[in-house]
Amino acid sequence: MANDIKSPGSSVQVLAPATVANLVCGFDVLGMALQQPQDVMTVRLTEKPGIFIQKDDVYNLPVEPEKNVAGASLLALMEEWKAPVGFEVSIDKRIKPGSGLGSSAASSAGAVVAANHLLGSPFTKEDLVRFAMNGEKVASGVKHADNIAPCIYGGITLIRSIFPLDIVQLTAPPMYVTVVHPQIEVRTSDARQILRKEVQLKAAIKQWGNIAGLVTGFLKNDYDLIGRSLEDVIIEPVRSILIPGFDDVKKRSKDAGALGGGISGSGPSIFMLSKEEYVAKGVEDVMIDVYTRLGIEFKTYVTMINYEGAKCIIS
Ligand SMILES: Nc1ncnc2c1ncn2[C@@H]1O[C@H](COP(=O)(O)OP(=O)(O)O)[C@@H](O)[C@H]1O
Ligand SMILES: N[C@@H](CCOP(=O)(O)O)C(=O)O
Repeated sequence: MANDIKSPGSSVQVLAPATVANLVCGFDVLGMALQQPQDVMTVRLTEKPGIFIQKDDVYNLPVEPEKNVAGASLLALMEEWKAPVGFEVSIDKRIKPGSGLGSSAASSAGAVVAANHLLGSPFTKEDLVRFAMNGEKVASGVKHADNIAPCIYGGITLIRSIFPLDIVQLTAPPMYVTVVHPQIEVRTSDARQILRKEVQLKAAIKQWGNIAGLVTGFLKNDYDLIGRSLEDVIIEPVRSILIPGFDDVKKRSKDAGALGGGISGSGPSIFMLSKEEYVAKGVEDVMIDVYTRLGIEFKTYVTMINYEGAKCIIS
């Protein structure tokens, strides 16, 4: 519902969650928001029109509005707002760029959610997804919404189409998500370039069976069907080569009782879904063991689905 625009100098903090795109078989169409990790962004309305991105000392992200995904998303929003307006943006980046956990989407989505709040909520969630997709274009060269939509809506989303935008929110049974983020960077743009442009019909048939099975499993709370459908015969065989330890993590996590899982987004993070918390923690032990043996630095999270999406903290 639309409210009054806030006065210059007003600011708002936003928590923008990490997201797992693709959910194994649903390349560019499925995504899920996580409770952890989250970026913390502060956006302030300025007297002076324009976009002013504060420099971050950790990742050295670009401060030019058109090169920072937050700025690119705000530019799209400002084009539709039409009246002159200014935003100052600072990002406490807790989701490492190039993680496969929707770092770019969190900044894109967080920026427009905050701006919309400061402008009195004139835009719908679907509008915000549309604006934030411009940030993804900057990060990966392509507008995709499978991180942005769950980041803004929360939960699990299906992007039935991006032109025109058609977002379907899915329900799912309670599930624990275990994530390992090996501390190597895989840029989404690079991980997209290595993909083959053509798909064999045989592989496509298997893949759409799995996508339909996964969505049905979510909607029917059918854990076995979810587990059977977490299979990717098109993207994973190509991308998993970039992730040391991938096959080991996947096989041993399933042996430990996980329903299944795979590459988170374009990697290098790997996620596994479990029905029970103790299994999710056992899966974390597997991940710790694999990466400790490999001598690769890593971070792990045992978390759950975030049903709120990017949220303004009103003080
Ligand atoms: N605010 C931002 N947050 C994260 N990445 C950004 C931001 N602005 C620009 N980028 C660029 O986007 C790329 C990271 O996006 P991407 O490769 O999609 O990572 P992720 O998989 O973590 O989303 C990097 O090249 C980074 O410099
Ligand atoms: N569908 C995209 C998702 C990229 O997610 P990210 O978290 O790696 O940015 C892809 O697989 O390329």
